[in-house]
Amino acid sequence: VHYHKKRKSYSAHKLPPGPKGVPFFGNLFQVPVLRPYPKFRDWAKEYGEIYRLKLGPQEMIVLNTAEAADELFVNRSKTFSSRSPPHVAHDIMSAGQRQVFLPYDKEWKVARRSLQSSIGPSAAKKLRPSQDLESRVLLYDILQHGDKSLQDLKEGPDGEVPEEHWFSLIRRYTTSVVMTVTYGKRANTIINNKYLHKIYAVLANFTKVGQPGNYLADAFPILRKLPDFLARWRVEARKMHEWEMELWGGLLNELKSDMANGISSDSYVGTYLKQRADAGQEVAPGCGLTEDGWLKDTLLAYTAGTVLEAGSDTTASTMQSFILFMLSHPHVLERLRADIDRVVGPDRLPSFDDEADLPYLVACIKETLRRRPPTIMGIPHSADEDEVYNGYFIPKGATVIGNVWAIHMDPIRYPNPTAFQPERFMTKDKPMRWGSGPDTDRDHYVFGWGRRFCQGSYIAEASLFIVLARIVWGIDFQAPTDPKTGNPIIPDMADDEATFSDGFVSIPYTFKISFKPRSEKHKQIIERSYDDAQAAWQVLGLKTDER
Ligand code: HEM
Repeated sequence: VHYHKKRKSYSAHKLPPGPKGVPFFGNLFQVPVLRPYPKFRDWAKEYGEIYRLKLGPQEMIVLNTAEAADELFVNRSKTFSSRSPPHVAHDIMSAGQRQVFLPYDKEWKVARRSLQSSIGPSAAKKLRPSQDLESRVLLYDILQHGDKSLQDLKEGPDGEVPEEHWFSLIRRYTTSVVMTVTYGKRANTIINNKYLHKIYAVLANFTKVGQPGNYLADAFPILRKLPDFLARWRVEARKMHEWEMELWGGLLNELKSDMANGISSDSYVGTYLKQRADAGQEVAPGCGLTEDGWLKDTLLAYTAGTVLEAGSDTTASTMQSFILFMLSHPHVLERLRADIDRVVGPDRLPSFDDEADLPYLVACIKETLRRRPPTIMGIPHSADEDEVYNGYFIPKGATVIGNVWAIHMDPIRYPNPTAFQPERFMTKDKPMRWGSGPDTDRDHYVFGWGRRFCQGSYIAEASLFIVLARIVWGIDFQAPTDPKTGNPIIPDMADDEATFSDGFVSIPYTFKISFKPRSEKHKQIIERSYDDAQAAWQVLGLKTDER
């Protein structure tokens, strides 16, 4: 009775406005599958803070202002913290276990809670020594690399980055950090690394398979009833699940056999397996939770896998974008370098303790995240109940998107939004803050909202800070010059389409650059700190680097 009453009172409200679709399919074919964010922003300009799309029978509500997204995802987070994941990519290919796509239910709560002591704010502080050592390795790798990336190193057919490309050096850093957190192991090699490149391949495949509008079975649940011989997508997705489990399950099994051989692992999965065994659940194969509420193996492997895939390319691509902005805005780089030189000097590497004295660097990182958010339309939430916002009806079950790109390009919030202007984040007479959430009053929205707020944001920011401070401090990077004009060849930052990839996660295409030490002294410090790092890895019982 209560339910009907509620619906009735809501029926007085109309659905948000939106582009007119065709019968049955709705707006399904109006959504550009490969590059949705420009169109979603155009619609935001046309319809304002909230609009509605219909993808087959699926309702999609798009929020285009920080106020609307804060109100629903933060203030009403009890209702708006679920997901309506893509059927083929999540239910079949991920066996319904990818943490980031779990609905707002018990499995998700247990998985999220289990991660908190490994990646939450206080865990992030404990990870800093590892980020310090890994960033020394990265600096050394970049120097060794020099100008090798001036050769023609082409991306693979699905955008794969060649192992020899400098992007792979950055990827090794970010992945090694999250491998250390999840499995207590480093990515200590780049070429022929068993796990490193596969993590990126799995993520790229997931974003491709999960693209809205890619599979009709995502939009039309009725098709999910088709038998396998009429549903090739299901057969394919099951194969991809096997392929993913070679990675996620392979990592888990390797750790289990280490532990069986008496090697303890001070890591998220190692600690979890030990606690689970102590509680009497040593063997718990399969999906979901045990009766007494422990993650079973597949859910555990996918939860660790979420950290590996959520923490790798997001952070790596932000570093790559940052370098692009520095190349294309030499006056910003000059000011930043002057700052770092003044605070740090030539005799030591920048450290985490320098953060309070480097507000312009923090501003440059924030401006990079604002101008080119890697998860450019966030990760869609969904509504667990009927709701009304500003007179508009939002039906239960609707997918609700926080349109990060439209918010970041809002000219009232960010005057001249397409310009790269770190100054917009400089605060006079007040200490610099990261201002990235999870609460309201924030400077940008890359890490999402509310109860689904990115759990790894503290680790991400620490990595961005230490790596970028050190690169700018020690390394000169230059774009190649055009032999005819003598001008540097830099990807066109005004042309987002030519410079950043398709896909739900939109990151820079590879670009050419050469690196050299800023001075002999910088070079020596980098080389010495690399040697020190190798010694430290040995003391910590971790693998040293092999190149
Ligand atoms: C610049 C780097 C990063 C960006 C832009 C980013 C972005 C995001 C976004 C947009 C979400 C979804 C938020 C929402 O639903 O509202 C998310 C979730 C998540 N992120 Fe990140 N992330 C980054 C780095 C990391 C790192 C380094 C880790 C791990 C150490 C991580 C772990 C996670 C996890 C576990 C979730 C799932 C939360 C859940 O569904 O409950 N992320 N991230």
